[in-house]
Amino acid sequence: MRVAAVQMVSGKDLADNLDTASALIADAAGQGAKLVVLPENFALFTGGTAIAELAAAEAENGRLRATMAGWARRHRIIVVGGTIPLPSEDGRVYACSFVYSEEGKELGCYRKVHLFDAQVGDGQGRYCESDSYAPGNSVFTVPTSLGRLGVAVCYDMRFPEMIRLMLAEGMDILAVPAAFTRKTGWAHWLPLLRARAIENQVLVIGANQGGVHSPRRQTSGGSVIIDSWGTVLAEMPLGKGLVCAEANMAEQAALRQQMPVAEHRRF
Ligand SMILES: O=C(O)CNC(=O)[C@H](CS)NC(=O)CCC(=O)C(=O)O
Repeated sequence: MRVAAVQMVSGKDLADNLDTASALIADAAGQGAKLVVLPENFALFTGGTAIAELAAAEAENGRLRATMAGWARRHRIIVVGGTIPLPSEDGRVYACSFVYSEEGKELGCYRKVHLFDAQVGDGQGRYCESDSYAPGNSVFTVPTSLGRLGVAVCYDMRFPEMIRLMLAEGMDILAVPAAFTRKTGWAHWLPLLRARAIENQVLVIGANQGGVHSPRRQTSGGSVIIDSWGTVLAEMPLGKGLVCAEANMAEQAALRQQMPVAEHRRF
């Protein structure tokens, strides 16, 4: 089965970002992909109040969700909708990752759990995602026509205990929408994702932002598809584009039989 990750350099222009996502999803479907993952904040990448405004509008009119459902239905492809903001109860927003079936049905939503409040020494002071985002509180996996799909977002990748909980739910495929910083991403993105693929014996699809979003904000790109053996099946550098690869789920099932790490866990 073919799967794909969309990489973007999203900016402040919503219509522009949606056009890019739409074209790249059409490409993915044209290349035979049955599942496509969008990056974190694909629709709007900006600091400040615009995110809260988008969240309020989305709660009101559901336009982004309808758009994503339409992409899925039109192209008969499972869509992992990166993240979009929706209002939380405390005035902040949740980073929500909606999943759509190939019929355009909303299968569920993951809310980013680990928020990026960190200093990475890239000259930008401190990232403080929790100023504007509220954390989700549970892991998310959902059955799809291709297997059980789990979603974790960006900074979540540094918390392998969370991915283990998803494995315990029977996860076969891990989708990772992200917006890794240039500095941390170049050092950590690929090894983190390969480790999660190897230790959990899952197909990992990492869709990252990759470029210069503003004078102060650069992301690391390197969107990637990694099989359950840890082999990098497809990878791209910076810029907007698509990675697409053929994943062999029978091989994954055989590997899990031959080396049943999930059963060998003692902690
Ligand atoms: O704020 C936005 O517009 C979009 N969201 C992000 O960029 C998020 C929160 S600041 N980025 C990360 O989680 C990076 C994690 C990371 O880079 C690491 O773990 O090293």
